[in-house]
Amino acid sequence: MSDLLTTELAKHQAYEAEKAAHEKASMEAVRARIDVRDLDFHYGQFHALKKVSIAFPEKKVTAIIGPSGCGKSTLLRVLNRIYDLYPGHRASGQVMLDGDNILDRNIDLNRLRARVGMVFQKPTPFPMSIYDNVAFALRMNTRMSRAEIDETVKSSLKKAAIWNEVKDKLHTSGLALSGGQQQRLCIARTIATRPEVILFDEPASALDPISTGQVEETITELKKDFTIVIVTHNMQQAQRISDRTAFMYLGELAEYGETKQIFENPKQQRTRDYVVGRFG
Ligand SMILES: Nc1ncnc2c1ncn2[C@@H]1O[C@H](COP(=O)(O)OP(=O)(O)OP(=O)(O)O)[C@@H](O)[C@H]1O
Repeated sequence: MSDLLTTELAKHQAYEAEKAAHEKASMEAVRARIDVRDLDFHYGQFHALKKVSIAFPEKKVTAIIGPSGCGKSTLLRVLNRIYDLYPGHRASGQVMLDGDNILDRNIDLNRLRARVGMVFQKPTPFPMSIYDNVAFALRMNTRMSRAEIDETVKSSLKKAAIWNEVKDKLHTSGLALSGGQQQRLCIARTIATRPEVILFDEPASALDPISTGQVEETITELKKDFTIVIVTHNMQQAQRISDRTAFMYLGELAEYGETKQIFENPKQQRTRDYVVGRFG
């Protein structure tokens, strides 16, 4: 090999090492709000998540992407133990939320689900008024006065970017809203109880492009106050709204990094193939 080539190769290796160190440092610099360690998940005999370890940073948006059936929703559903509602579904490993392992048997599930809220794929407003949709959980879980509930309903609807559209019809049915408005109402309902983390499972996949844009803007606003994890099939959406992206494949975490790096310079060929749409 010529001297010139050797020098160029050494320079390139030094550059790559420095870049990797920088990426690692920036990943570690942000505090993890949820730290998943060696998570395994089974549906009966089926091993759906295999030794997944991933830290979700505080007040950032993390997108989970990957082909159908790779375990994205399963991972999300572990984070607030929704799977507990079904017999035969079991998780092992650790999921640390502020020092508590939420997989512990004696964890208070109501409290956990207040700390880790979830917004589903299809909007699921309760069959009651817009106001009551948001006030319901406050009446159930807090001792707020009427005035405090009024104020929290208003601030939650504002944060979910739907206040201007509903402020004059708070006592009409939530079911009479459009799909996009219903989804933002569900976001308002979720944030009213001040969770630390909000999980979004394909929150815009049932919505038209305008409503999708509004929900994306809302999510971007919400990361000022909340840690957000979103499952999405939409690669453009992941790039628009997330800070970090996790690529899952066959129940494993295949690659995780800054969103820009995952989309522009993935380390693995499989990630590259997926993000450019060679398979799905
Ligand atoms: N209730 C269940 N019982 C048995 N197996 C299940 C159950 N739910 C999911 N699975 C299996 O677990 C694996 C992961 O499913 P999961 O829904 O997490 O995938 P996903 O990546 O979210 O898929 P999609 O993108 O299609 O929503 C799949 O093989 C799926 O068939």
